[in-house]
Amino acid sequence: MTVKDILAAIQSPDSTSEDFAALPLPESYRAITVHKDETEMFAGLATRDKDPRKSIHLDDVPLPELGPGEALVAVMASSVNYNSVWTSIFEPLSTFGFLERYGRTSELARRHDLPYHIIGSDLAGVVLRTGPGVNSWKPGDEVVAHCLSVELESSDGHNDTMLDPEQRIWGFETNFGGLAEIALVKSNQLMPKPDHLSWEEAAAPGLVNSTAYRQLVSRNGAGMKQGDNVLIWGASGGLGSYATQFALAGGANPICVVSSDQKAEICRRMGAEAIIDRNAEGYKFWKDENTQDPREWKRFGKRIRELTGGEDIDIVFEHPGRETFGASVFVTRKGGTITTCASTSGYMHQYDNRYLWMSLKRIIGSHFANYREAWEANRLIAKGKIHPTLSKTYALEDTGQAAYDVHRNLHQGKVGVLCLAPEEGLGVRDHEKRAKHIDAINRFRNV
Ligand SMILES: C/C=C/C(=O)SCCNC(=O)CCNC(=O)[C@H](O)C(C)(C)COP(=O)(O)OP(=O)(O)OC[C@H]1O[C@@H](n2cnc3c(N)ncnc32)[C@H](O)[C@@H]1OP(=O)(O)O
Ligand SMILES: NC(=O)C1=CN([C@@H]2O[C@H](COP(=O)(O)OP(=O)(O)OC[C@H]3O[C@@H](n4cnc5c(N)ncnc54)[C@H](OP(=O)(O)O)[C@@H]3O)[C@@H](O)[C@H]2O)C=CC1
Repeated sequence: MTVKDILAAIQSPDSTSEDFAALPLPESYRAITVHKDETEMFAGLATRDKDPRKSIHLDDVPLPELGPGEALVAVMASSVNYNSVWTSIFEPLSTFGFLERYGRTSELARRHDLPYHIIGSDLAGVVLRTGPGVNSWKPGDEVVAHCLSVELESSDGHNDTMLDPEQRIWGFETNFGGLAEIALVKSNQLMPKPDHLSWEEAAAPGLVNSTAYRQLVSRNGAGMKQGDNVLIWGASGGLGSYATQFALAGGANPICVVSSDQKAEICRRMGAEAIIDRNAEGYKFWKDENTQDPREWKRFGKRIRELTGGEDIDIVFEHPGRETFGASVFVTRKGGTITTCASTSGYMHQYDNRYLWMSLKRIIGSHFANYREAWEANRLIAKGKIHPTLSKTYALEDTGQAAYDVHRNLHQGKVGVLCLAPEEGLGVRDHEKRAKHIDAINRFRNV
């Protein structure tokens, strides 16, 4: 039995759940990995010069044992997230430390502590097997998976599953991720695949869409409301392309920051009007490595006021981190919110705290999304209210190049990876719904 037989079953319109359940599973499958004995390979290099193409491998790996409450999924497509870039350059930490720590927690978790890490935190595919105790999903179900892995044995996470002390991001802090032909997930990561999307389109939003939903929309994040001025850094990027859609769909006013004409045009196509090209306008928030330039914060704030008719920002959607955080705090209005989920340009932030406390602003830390938020975010995709922002897909063997493009900011929106899917465009079940949204679905393609 090989993965080819699995693909044949997925592509046959006559396959039943029983057929999938009866399919013998292969002993091994192809997966994108990083290797534990290579974690020092970039020592001494600047972050920018660490090349994912050198550290990312395509290996044949043994199929992991299936545990209670888990599912093995045939992955038709996945996507590249920035967490896979971090894994591949071993920053800020090697992810093997996460796997070792997880491995120490239980007999079953020990499976994850291996000399290779199968990465990837998104998938669209078909359930192959479910473990004991799984009743809601069965072989043959077409699914996407969100990337929240929790144990829920502590009451700390019972209100908000992101607060579980054993909270992990699947495919980053666990093994057996989505950039592979088969993935292992906890069954409560599974959600119905939006039926009007192809495999690669369905795999694209998951991680970033859920993150943007919690960070911007949810009461656990900024709790955006109609009319809010929302400053969105990287508005055509992975997170930003969903934050921009949430702002527009929720009646807010996105002020989109991008770094090229082409990206500004994409934001316009999404329906945004207030756009700042940070490159063309040449903002330099740092005079040197240690000193910021408040005059540049003011110039940036003035530009925002020009675009809003004199208003300041209610919510900043932050993720670039060190480079922009001082400016983000400054341009926020009295009582406004800076919500942050990352620090791409550096995690030691510096800002003038007088502007925070004197103007009663709040900084909110946000990370991925709880079970319910991930479900709600996927529901909006399934209803065609929010659309995938897939620009390009790569073959599984070219994942290193795809991660390199994301690392060097050469991509637009989201970058997809075909795993078992032999070509793009497969897996669409509801053609009528798709036709209604086709322009929005294709907005980011080939730009
Ligand atoms: C969905 C997608 C998401 C993304 O893309 S996010 C971007 C990618 N992710 C990242 O860049 C994050 C990577 N992760 C990290 O950098 C690290 O993961 C953290 C900095 C988040 C945490 O570091 P750690 O080493 O895991 O934890 P510690 O807190 O630095 O050290 C643990 C030790 O510190 C003790 N400790 C914790 N809190 C306290 C306290 N309040 N007072 C005293 N001690 C404390 C603990 O007990 C433990 O101790 P003991 O080492 O002895 O076991
Ligand atoms: N905590 C969480 O749950 C999550 C965290 N993340 C983290 O968020 C970050 C962004 O992820 P994602 O959106 O997918 O990545 P992308 O690279 O797709 O998009 C980020 C965008 O941010 C802009 N940007 C990058 N660097 C800077 C800078 N120095 N100053 C201003 N703008 C900058 C760029 O847009 P432009 O050049 O057009 O300005 C870029 O396109 C990553 O660090 C990732 O690890 C992501 C998802 C979830």
